[in-house]
Amino acid sequence: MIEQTEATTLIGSTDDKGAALVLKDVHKRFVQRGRVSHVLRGVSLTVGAGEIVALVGESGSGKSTLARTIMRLYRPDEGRMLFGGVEVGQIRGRLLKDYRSQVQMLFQDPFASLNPTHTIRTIMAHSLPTNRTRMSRREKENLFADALARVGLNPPANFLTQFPHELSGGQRQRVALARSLAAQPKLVLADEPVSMLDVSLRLSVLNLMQRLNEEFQIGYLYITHDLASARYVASRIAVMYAGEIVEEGTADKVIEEAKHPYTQLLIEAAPDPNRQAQTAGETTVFRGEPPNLTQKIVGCPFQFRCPHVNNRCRVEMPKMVDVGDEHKAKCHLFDV
Ligand SMILES: Nc1ncnc2c1ncn2[C@@H]1O[C@H](COP(=O)(O)OP(=O)(O)OP(=O)(O)O)[C@@H](O)[C@H]1O
Repeated sequence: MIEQTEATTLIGSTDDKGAALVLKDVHKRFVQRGRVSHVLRGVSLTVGAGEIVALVGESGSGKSTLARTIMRLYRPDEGRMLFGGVEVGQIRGRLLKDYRSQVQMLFQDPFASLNPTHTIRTIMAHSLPTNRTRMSRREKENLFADALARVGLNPPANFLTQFPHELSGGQRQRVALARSLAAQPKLVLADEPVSMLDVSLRLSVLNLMQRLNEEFQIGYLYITHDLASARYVASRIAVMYAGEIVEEGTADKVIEEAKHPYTQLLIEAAPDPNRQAQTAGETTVFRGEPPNLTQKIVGCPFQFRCPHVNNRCRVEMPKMVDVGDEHKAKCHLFDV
């Protein structure tokens, strides 16, 4: 458990302690050749302990930057990040190491994230948190074998001695899941974990994530472009646009009763085999481009593409408001 310092005890509220992760108004900026990109613009999001939350949004909306900031590969410039009620946004040294052992990351390309020169056994050993590296060799062997068996890699002993290139894409993503499982994390940040797999394998990896969530109460932040898989695997969906969460709610509500015009367009633009008579001419095409993140945005960031834009949207930034039970959206249409 992360040590509680005087500063951190001041910040977490009682409510936050029931959640694995609470983000409050998190900002992240990058400076490149003198230009500032304001990539995360006040993200507030909660992942409950043992909950699967999907983060959905088009390319460039800031999903990976958010995952990397949560992982503390980046330090947030503003805002609070609470993990188990403890502020982790600015921690360093041993506290940061402890935090990182409780939060694991699953990447899109399992080949790139598994060191090709190491066997699966070594790869798994490297991901163990410091408090587990003192386990005996036999204890580790059992832990790794158990994790590999749980993700369906049998017999596990065969896989421990193999190298990543000897495995298929689906097997590599299972190894990545087993690796995260052996570290016994509280939260896994899964960044497009199935998008590089064959369609036939995607479902089995998503099912596996769900099973590990149920069995071990591991929380997941599942990052994806794909609304259908978000709905399939997650209990809640957060929709991200230009570095902000613009709609959030239970997965069914967000998909079936989408309120934000951006979410509605995302749903209309998604391929849907059940939708009647969707011909090329009728397919929704997104108008315009996302805003330039190096420029200050006045008003709603979606105003340039929104079919409902009005004068207020051009001058005033909308606030997140309740639009139903466990359902919120950041749009002036609902903030009257
Ligand atoms: N280290 C960095 N320095 C400067 N700009 C960055 C950096 N990392 C990301 N960005 C910019 O931040 C924006 C969001 O990128 P990010 O990868 O977080 O989006 P994303 O939603 O994950 O997209 P995708 O789904 O394509 O991965 C992009 O405009 C990107 O160029």
